[in-house]
Amino acid sequence: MAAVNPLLVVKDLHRSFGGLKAVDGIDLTVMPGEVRAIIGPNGAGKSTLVGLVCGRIEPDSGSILFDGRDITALPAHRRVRQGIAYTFQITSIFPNLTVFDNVALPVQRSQHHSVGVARLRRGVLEALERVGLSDRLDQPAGELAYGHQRLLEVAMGLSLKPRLLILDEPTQGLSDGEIEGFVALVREIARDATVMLIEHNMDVVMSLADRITVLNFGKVLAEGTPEEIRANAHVQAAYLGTPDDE
Ligand SMILES: Nc1ncnc2c1ncn2[C@@H]1O[C@H](COP(=O)(O)OP(=O)(O)OP(=O)(O)O)[C@@H](O)[C@H]1O
Repeated sequence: MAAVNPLLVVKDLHRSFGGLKAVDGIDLTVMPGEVRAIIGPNGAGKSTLVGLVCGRIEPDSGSILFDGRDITALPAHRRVRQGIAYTFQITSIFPNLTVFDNVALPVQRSQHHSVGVARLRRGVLEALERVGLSDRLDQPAGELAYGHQRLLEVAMGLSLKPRLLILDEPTQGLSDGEIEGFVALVREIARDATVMLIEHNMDVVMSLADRITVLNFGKVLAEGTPEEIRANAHVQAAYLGTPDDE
């Protein structure tokens, strides 16, 4: 059997803000098809790490390989073309544009050449169908309920047909019912994409992740399966707390 190559390799990555080492020598390998959760206390460096991976933040040193190719110096829009899509922690929709146009925009932006109208429409509809918003095409995005706005963001990412979809705190502000639907959606997405998930909701992490990377003070504190992470005493001390803690 042929060996499977990693989709993403991060090597000894560093990034400081002033004197603060937000990412302090992180190594990370993500295999294709994996759902990788990135967890850790507030300020641990999770958002900085994914910002470095998608190219919104420049590293001080270290390297990032995507599908075997060194992308460390590649600007963010070129990484999108390579297949890295990122949905923001903070809502990034355009409230005055329709649901359809919100998804059409990133597709158009990501292309070298203009996309044919029929193909564009097909791609947008497909992404909106996957998240369950295809009955709201003409509605201004700002009129959607909050949970639907978050789904719209996922559709914006999906429309780019990413090989790596990075979701930064996607369930923040969602109701329990919406979270359940979201978990099912990520499972469906993970059938043909690799997912990196920054998430504070431990139930979501434990039920979705194949592997979990725990960050603390800009370093990898632990990495393993949900079972391994749950059982890890260092992780419990730094982050998880006792099972009944709220
Ligand atoms: N642009 C910036 N300028 C200055 N400091 C920053 C900047 N971005 C991040 N930091 C600092 O770097 C550290 C890591 O931040 P980061 O947002 O990566 O953590 P996080 O693990 O994502 O936290 P949270 O769970 O709160 O989102 C924090 O101390 C943060 O204040």
